[in-house]
Amino acid sequence: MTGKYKNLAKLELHCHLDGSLSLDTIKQLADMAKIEYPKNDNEFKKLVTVTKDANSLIDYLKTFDFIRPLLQTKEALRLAAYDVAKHAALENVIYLELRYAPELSMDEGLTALETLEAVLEGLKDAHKEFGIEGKAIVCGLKHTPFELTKDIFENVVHLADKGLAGFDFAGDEENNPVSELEKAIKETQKLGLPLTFHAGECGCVKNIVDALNLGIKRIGHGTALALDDEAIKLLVEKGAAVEMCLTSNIQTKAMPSLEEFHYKKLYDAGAKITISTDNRTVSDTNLTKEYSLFNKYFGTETKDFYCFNKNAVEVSFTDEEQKQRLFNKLKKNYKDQK
Ligand SMILES: O=c1[nH]cnc2c1ncn2[C@@H]1O[C@H](CO)[C@@H](O)[C@H]1O
Ligand SMILES: [Zn+2]
Repeated sequence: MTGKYKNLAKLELHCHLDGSLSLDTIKQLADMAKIEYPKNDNEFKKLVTVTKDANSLIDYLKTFDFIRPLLQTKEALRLAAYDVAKHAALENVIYLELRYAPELSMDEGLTALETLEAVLEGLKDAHKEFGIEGKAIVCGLKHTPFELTKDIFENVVHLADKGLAGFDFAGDEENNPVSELEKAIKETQKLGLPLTFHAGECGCVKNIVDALNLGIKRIGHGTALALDDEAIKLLVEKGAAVEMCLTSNIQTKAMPSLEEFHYKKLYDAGAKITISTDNRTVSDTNLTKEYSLFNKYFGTETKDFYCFNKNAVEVSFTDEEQKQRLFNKLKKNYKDQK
């Protein structure tokens, strides 16, 4: 079954660059930055993968600490983006929106613009070699003062026609509810690019409802929708999509178990489901594994995956021409499955 899902054409809308580097590339970047790492492969993997005793999103986010100093040069960012897009392409991801927070790569003097240019170069490299179409999403962090985030967003927004797809807010949700980020969200929306938003990872359905009411059309995770049928109704009414990331949600304890996921509720309500990994390395997953989990726990069939990928095309942050191309690629690939 896994092989079958590997060959299915897929889109991935929610994938963090810093959480998705392959182990070989992490070693390469650590060598370049002259940073020590365990020579034992098991020990090394433990360092960059979330531990089983993580109890919350905040615990999960600590796993990113090792990566930060490795992504401080243009060369490293370019290699990193290439690496993630390459591994996505190898499991037939045909379109990837790769997100990252420039402020985490500005410790040694890079500007936000330089970080994005490097990431876009890496995506181009992967496109040339593997055909994968990639765009970048620039994240602000919820726990960072918005003046800094705003400055970053304003400095990169002109790359909209060069591969910048849109913006996102990631990071600590528990201490930074949407109600307190309203001004930041509105100011970001004024910049004219689409916005996706991490919401509902901390049992906080209000964050999802507030985000939807602010006009946000893509909700990262949306896990707390499980708690509230009215919120699911609102999501559907607004025509918004959820970027579901099962493995990550178990690790952050956003959801107690896969059995308790609200998949059927979303499905029956006609919600626009899309499937992503969140963080391939931190979560020790890939998109093929995520599809297998959907099939195993919820009975998701190939025709449903086709539908979820068409949803992803529809809500992707790209133009009509690219959307049409992606629809055609999907159609051909899913026809070939029969
Ligand atoms: O599931 C998540 N929820 C919230 N923030 C996240 C998640 N995964 C990663 N990041 C945060 O986004 C930053 C930029 O890529 C990462 O460094 C991490 O802090
Ligand atoms: Zn995320």
